[in-house]
Amino acid sequence: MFRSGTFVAEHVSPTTDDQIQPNGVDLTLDLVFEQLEPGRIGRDGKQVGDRVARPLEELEQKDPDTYYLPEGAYVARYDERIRIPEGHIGFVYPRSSLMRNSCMLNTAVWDAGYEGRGEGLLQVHHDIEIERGARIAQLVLAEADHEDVYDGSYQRENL
Ligand SMILES: O=c1ccn([C@H]2C[C@H](O)[C@@H](COP(=O)(O)OP(=O)(O)OP(=O)(O)O)O2)c(=O)[nH]1
Repeated sequence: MFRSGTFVAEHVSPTTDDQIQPNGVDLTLDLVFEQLEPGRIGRDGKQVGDRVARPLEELEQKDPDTYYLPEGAYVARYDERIRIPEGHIGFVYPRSSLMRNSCMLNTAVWDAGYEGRGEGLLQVHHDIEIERGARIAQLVLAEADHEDVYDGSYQRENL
């Protein structure tokens, strides 16, 4: 069973009332990164390639707190600290307005016991402006059986 937005909000901080949706909690954009170097996925390990934070727009006539993103693939970091409670699994979906603007957020599984400020793959198929702090995604939680809790390399990332 998927939990209510009010339940999800107990595991996401900070949250304001307008982030709480019927079935989940909206996540906001903190930083956008561009990958510079190749990563590696091996049989026994992995490495995330070097990346650089994309500068916020600095042109005088434009809003200095806005990302102006040309077509491409970026890594977006969410501003909220997320904790996936035991007995649950998390999924993040893009905000539909992002998708309707020809952009997409690709995501993976959020494991029971994980805590941190996570990231998603922001695919920009048409230039877009995204303000820092704008809502871009939604976290939902479903009840799930598991034996262990998350103890991987991303535990407590970006806290
Ligand atoms: O879109 C997502 C999906 C998951 N996570 C977080 C929560 C998840 O619990 C953690 C680890 O994900 P995963 O288990 O897929 O990572 P891995 O590549 O297998 O690395 P490790 O074995 O170190 O966990 O990353 C994100 O930040 N973004």
